[in-house]
Amino acid sequence: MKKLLTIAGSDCSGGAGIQADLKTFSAYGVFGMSVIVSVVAENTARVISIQNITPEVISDQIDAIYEDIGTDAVKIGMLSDHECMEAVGYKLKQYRPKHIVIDPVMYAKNGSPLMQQDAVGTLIRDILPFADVLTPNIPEAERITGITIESIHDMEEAAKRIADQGVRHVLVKGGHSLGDEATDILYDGQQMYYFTEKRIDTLNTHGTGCTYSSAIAAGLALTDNLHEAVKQAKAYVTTAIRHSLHIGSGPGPTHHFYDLYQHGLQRSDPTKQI
Ligand SMILES: Nc1ncnc2c1ncn2[C@@H]1O[C@H](COP(=O)(O)OP(=O)(O)OP(=O)(O)O)[C@@H](O)[C@H]1O
Ligand SMILES: Cc1ncc(CO)c(N)n1
Repeated sequence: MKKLLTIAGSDCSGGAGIQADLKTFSAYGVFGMSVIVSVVAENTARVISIQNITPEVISDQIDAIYEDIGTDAVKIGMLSDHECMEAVGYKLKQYRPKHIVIDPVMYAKNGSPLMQQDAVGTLIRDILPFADVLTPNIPEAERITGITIESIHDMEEAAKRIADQGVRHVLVKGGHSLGDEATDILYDGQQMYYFTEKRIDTLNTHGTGCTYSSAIAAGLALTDNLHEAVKQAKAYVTTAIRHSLHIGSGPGPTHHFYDLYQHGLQRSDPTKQI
């Protein structure tokens, strides 16, 4: 049984964060564990408050995992401030887990900030170097690089600049772009690879990024192959968006039914050469 850990924030409304990650792990049939970094009082429409867990308790949770069970892959999501980042970075250095997928969460789908504005430097310096793959959406890639992204070419440029900062694989997600297709670009420092699906006409995309990065982590643990993991995860997240729920007054959540992973695998190949 593959063992997956998510280090992230808790979304009490169940669509994103730790909750989306654990649902994804279950659908993949792997064993899910969680280190909670922040408790976020949020729903589809707004973020009401954020309570960060103390660095000591974040560290204790990570110790609890590694002194006992260990992991086959780790997904890292919301890290809201310098202290959380430093605590997580310190433990990653200590335990050096295999397969680290980092989703550099900065905002919720409804636009609410989830990371302190001035923490981006710490994120780049202390956290990004641990990523085997980093999965920024367009606003996050803009924030990390300082460039404006309006085209596939701009996404490629952002991927290159992030790779130049020492990130091994960068997957710039196109969920926030306009157009008929949702294309994500994977860059390995040498070549670009494209993962494309038809854009689904829905507002219910709360938690898509969390779902995608967790699916990639689970796929890495299962296959040891990043391209295969991204291909399967793209099929998984697309199916989860197709079945997303129109609940709440803001962007509704993706839905993870129990055989979604198998269901996603039967879909056509999302890999496309542009
Ligand atoms: N309407 C859509 N139809 C199809 N695929 C989509 C749609 N919206 C997003 N995606 C895909 O979902 C995945 C997640 O990308 P997205 O850019 O939405 O992440 P995100 O903004 O980090 O999500 P969140 O912050 O809500 O967790 C990507 O593969 C993206 O292409
Ligand atoms: C806790 C948490 N993590 C990530 C996101 C991004 O979707 C969110 N809305 N909430």
